Amino acid sequence: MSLLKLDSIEVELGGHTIVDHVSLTLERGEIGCLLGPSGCGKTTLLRAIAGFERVAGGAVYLADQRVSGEEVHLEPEHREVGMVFQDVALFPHLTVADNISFGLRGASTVEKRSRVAELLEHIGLEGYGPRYPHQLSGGQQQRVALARALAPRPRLLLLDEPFSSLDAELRESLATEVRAVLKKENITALLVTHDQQEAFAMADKAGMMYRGRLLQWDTPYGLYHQPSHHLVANFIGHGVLLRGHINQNGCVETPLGCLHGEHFGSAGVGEVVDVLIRPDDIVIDSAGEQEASIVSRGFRGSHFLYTAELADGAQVLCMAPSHYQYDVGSQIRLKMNLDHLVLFHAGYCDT
Ligand SMILES: Nc1ncnc2c1ncn2[C@@H]1O[C@H](COP(=O)(O)OP(=O)(O)OP(=O)(O)O)[C@@H](O)[C@H]1O
Repeated sequence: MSLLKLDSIEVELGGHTIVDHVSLTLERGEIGCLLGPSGCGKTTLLRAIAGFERVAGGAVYLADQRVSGEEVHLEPEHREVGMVFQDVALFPHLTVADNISFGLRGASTVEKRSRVAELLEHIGLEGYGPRYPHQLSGGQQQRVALARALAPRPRLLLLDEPFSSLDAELRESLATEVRAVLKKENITALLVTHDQQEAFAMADKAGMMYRGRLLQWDTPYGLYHQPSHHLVANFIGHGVLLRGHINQNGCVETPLGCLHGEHFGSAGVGEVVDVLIRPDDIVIDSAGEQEASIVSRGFRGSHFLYTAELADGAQVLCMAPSHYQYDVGSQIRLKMNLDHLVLFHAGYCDT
């Protein structure tokens, strides 16, 4: 049984369709992430799941209960859905323990104490119960906000860019920690983020939204390696789309040579296609068949990300460990290291 199921939901605001026939499911205990450019409808989708927006079509199910849909709208306070937002709003005049137990109205003092102690342990802040929010770092405050949302054991937790006010390094470690906490609590969660690394670190399932539509809902691996839409291919990770055509042998002729491999996508023999080439699909190798010249390089710590120009002027991205340095203008040779081919019909213009 899915814990969360969206069945072709639509949300309209100010006369515009903001969420456009979105369907997805999350099984109990799964963590989902929504990526997508600013303004594509991610927050509106979360608000519709929480019950703050009504759906104009489709239905939202929580553990098989229809909570939004035609003639049905369960109010947010009855959905048992927790939310954590970007701006931590801990109560400044309450201790950490009181902040966490705030949502446990109706529980006995003993129950509250035990739940607070359990959550403080899960978030790695044992002993911090008597402190006040201003005595905590940003990352610690965000973990307390998470514990507060988890305290009443919501059926579903929605997180809207919860780490975006933190610096990049802290964000990634916190994402991993939060995933561990959610797994310990067996909580189903849906996270909105701008940060792909964060999504990859946290998600069991991930999706990309664009202009209100969910273009793909998949594992993070699938989203990266088998994007089903060229916009997903462009948005997730680095890469270029190279023009080519499929010859009689099923091989794709491109400026990088004839590329073999299992095809993903619906293109057939004779068709003009765009092939997704990721930087990790290409190796700089003096024994490689393709000549190219370096046109730019970006230092990424452990590696350089190079842009290389092929003989016909097409450009590709490739990576090399940072102890191998090539200057701009260097002539290099490239070898393909492709496991499969992701193909799109060429000349798309419709999204
Ligand atoms: N109450 C409203 N009335 C009319 N339009 C709205 C309303 N709320 C949001 N919108 C519009 O809906 C679109 C989607 O907004 P939303 O906040 O869901 O996007 P988002 O993907 O979360 O963006 P971001 O990543 O920038 O937070 C935007 O174009 C926004 O201007």
